[in-house]
This record gives sequence, C-alpha cells and structure tokens, in this order.
Amino acid sequence: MLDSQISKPSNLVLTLTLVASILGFMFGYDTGYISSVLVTVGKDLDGRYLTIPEKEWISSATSLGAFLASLVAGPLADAYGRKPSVMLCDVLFVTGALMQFFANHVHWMISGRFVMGCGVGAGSLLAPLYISELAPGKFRGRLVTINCLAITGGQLIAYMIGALLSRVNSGWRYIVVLSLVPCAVQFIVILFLPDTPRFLVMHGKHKEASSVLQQVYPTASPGLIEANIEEIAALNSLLPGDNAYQRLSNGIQELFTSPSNRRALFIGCGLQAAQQFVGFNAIMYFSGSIFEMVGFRNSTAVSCLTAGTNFLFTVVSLFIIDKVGRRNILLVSIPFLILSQILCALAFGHLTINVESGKEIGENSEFWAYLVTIGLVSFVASYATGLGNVPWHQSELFPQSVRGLGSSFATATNWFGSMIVSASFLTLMKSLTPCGTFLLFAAVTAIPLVTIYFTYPELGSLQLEEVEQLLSNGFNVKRSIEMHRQAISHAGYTGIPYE
Ligand SMILES: O[C@H]1[C@H](O)[C@@H](O)[C@H](O)[C@@H](O)[C@H]1O
Repeated sequence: MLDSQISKPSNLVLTLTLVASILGFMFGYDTGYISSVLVTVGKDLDGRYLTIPEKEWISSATSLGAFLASLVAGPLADAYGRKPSVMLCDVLFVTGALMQFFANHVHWMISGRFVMGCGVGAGSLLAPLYISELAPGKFRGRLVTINCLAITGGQLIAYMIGALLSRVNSGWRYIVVLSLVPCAVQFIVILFLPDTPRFLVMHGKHKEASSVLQQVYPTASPGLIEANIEEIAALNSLLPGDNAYQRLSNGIQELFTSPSNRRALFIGCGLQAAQQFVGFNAIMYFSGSIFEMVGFRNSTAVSCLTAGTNFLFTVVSLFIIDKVGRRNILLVSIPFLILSQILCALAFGHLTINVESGKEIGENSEFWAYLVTIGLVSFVASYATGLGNVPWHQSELFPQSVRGLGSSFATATNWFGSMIVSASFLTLMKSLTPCGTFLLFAAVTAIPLVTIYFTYPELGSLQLEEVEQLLSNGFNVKRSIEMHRQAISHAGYTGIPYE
C-alpha cells in the first residue's frame, strides 16, 4: 500500500543505496587489485619472487576470510544492527589494507588479505540486505543490482589503477592504500544515516522506525506508516523464540525442514556454487599472470580488457534481465560460456607455457596468444551477462522469516567456491596444463546448465509469496515459465520482481 504513495525513491533511499554500495565497490576493488599485485610485487616480500602456493594463498586468503565472515554476518547484523555491522566492515577493510601496505613478509600479506576478506564477505551480505530492507518494494530489484554494478566497477577501477602504477616502484602498495578512501567516506557518512525499519522494529524501537519510514515515504500518512510497522512486526514474529539465539536455531530448523525452503536453498546455494566453480575468478584474480604467461609485455594493461568486459556486460545484464528472465538469460549465456572455455583450452594447447615461472617460453605464435585473449573476453562476457549477476538475486527465493539466514548460506557457498578456485587454479594449470584446466572448467560448467534446465523456475515476475507457493510441491519449472509469459505480456508489468 505504501508503495503507491511514491513515484521515485526518496533522497534517503538513494543516499543509502549509494553508501551501502561502497561495500560492493570494496568487494570488487579488493578482489580485483590482486591480479596486478601478483605480477608487480616482484621481490618486495621476503626479498624473493613468490612461489605458486604463496600466490594462491595471497588470493585465496581473502575468500577464506569472506567465507567465514559471511556465515556470521547475518546473525551479527540481526543482533547489533545493519549500520554498526557496516562500520565494522570498514574497520576490517582499513586494518587489512594497512597490514598489506606495511607488509615485508609473505605471511603478513596473507594475514592482511584475510582480515580484509572478512570485511569483503560480511559486506557482500550486508549491502543487498541493507538496501532491500530500506528500499520500497517497487524499486528494490533495481536498487539491489546497483550493488552488482559497484562490484564489477570496483574491479575495473582496481585493474586500471593497477595498470597505471605497474611501472612505479612498489606501486602495488599504493593500490592497496588507496582502498582506504572509500571506506573512510562510508564510515563517516553512515554515521548520519539510520538503520533499517525492519531492524529497528525487531528491537522494539517503533518510534525510530516510523521516522525512517516517513523519510522513505515522505507523502504517506502517519496511519499508513503505523500499519506498515505492524506488518513488519507481524512478519518478524513469524519465527518463534525469546532471544536471538533461539530464533536463529528455529530459523535453521525452518530452513531445512520446510520443503519450499529446502528447494530455495538448493537453488540459491547451487547458483552461487555455479557462479564460482565455472572458474571465472581464476581470470579475475590471475588474469595479469595469465597474460604474462602467454607473452604480453604489458599484462596489467591487457587485463583491463577482461575487467572492462565484465563491467560492460553487467550493465547489459541489468537492462535485459527482467524482460528476458533469469532462467532464460542463464540458459542462453552458459552454452556460450562453455564454448569460450573450450576456445581458451584449444588456444592454450598451442602455446608453450611455464606456469611456475609465470613467463612465456619458447617460440609462441602471436595468433594463439590473441586467441586466448578472445576466448577469455568471451568467457567474461557470457559470464557477466548471466552467472555473474543472477545468483545475487538470491533474497527473492526465501520468505521473510528465513531470508537473512538463507542468503547467508548462499553467500557462504559463493565464497567457499571462490576460495577453492583461487587456491587451486595455478596448481591445476601446472598439473593438468592450461588446456586441461580450461577443459575441466568447461566440463564443470555443463553441470549447472543441465541442473538449471530441470530445477530453476523463472521467478522474475512472481510476488514473494508466490515463490514460496510455487516451490512448495516441486520446482514447477513449466508453471513458472507460463506465469512469467503471462506477466510480461500483461501491459502493466514493469519487470520489477518485487512489485
Ligand atoms: O557477481 C560478482 C562479479 O561477477 C565479480 O566479477 C566476481 O568476481 C564475483 O565473484 C561475483 O560474485
């Protein structure tokens, strides 16, 4: 009802979306700069070149921290608030960045990446949660996706700065320290912003919650605002329990015992696992190293091509996703992803590469090096259009009572996958050869293609309660496609999933 009162998001909603999206930007920046750091760090740590396991540890420490933090971030945000949790992320970002900036030993660098990773993981859960709880239903889908743009935008900027500073002595330390700027901005601005109405109601602060809602819906009458507060309170009390711990354990029980929640969890975690196990972050974290191996002299600059493609196709995805549908976009983009992986494998098969030294060896033809580049760019483009974006719409899978918890599990699956891929990529390249590694990625990518075909219904145009109903007695893929078709042919449909 409240949604009909407004035609555009209020200033508070826009400001908060932008400020919360700094978490997405930090996610992108911190995971993005490692690609150039790995090739420019030289002998700055422990006075010698990094070994393969050290490189893998430096990149995967962030994913490990993020994995652990994403498990606790949901309950933490429920206990202490979204706002203090975001501020805690900033403290972790700053501590981690300073540890890396001053690092002279590999273990300090790894520890700094781990601490920073804790902030990245918690932030990857908090940003969509903060935005979706404050945003009016009819803008929610689009506002949440601004965070996805911030992630890939952060990665692109990290790559560009990496390329600019690649010839500067110890330039990598400046790339790291620059990340302090957005955190500081976020920490200061968020001090002046409120927590979400849902959190305030959860903690009995009804007066504060009404004042926030009034800023979200400036023209709504006090009566309507009151009714909304009661609605939020009723939804909050769906999960029984006298304290946060009891509600958490009841929530876990509900998530695993209700058939519709179990299916939602299967889809949410499955999509996030697919997003990572197709191997995309092997490119994101190691593209500098890959381009160096195939013989490009300015590998950090060439890497900007992949980060730029990722950003560009995320924009494309945002414009078409609601019309085309989440399911269709995946079913069309994943076959292109597989073809691109096979192309990379084929091209790598014609190059002589020493993964250990990270340098090109032998008489390699430029043709195959360019073909690797084309393969990688089309890998990134097909990924960004579908798998890079769709899994982050995870919160629409779960009913309000277990939304935070369900999203926590899905986010943790994402970081678990990211950790495994980044910790094993160079070892796989060495033991299976680059050709074998990309063939393995192609084989792995075929699994989600088949699974999505049989079990992922089209949810883009459904109301939240309809999602729960749809999943209650099966995956109902056919029915969901029919419902989506009807919704898009319906004149008033705007393509916003929560409307
Ligand atoms: O959605 C994001 C995005 O696609 C990033 O480029 C990628 O590095 C992340 O792992 C993913 O979660």
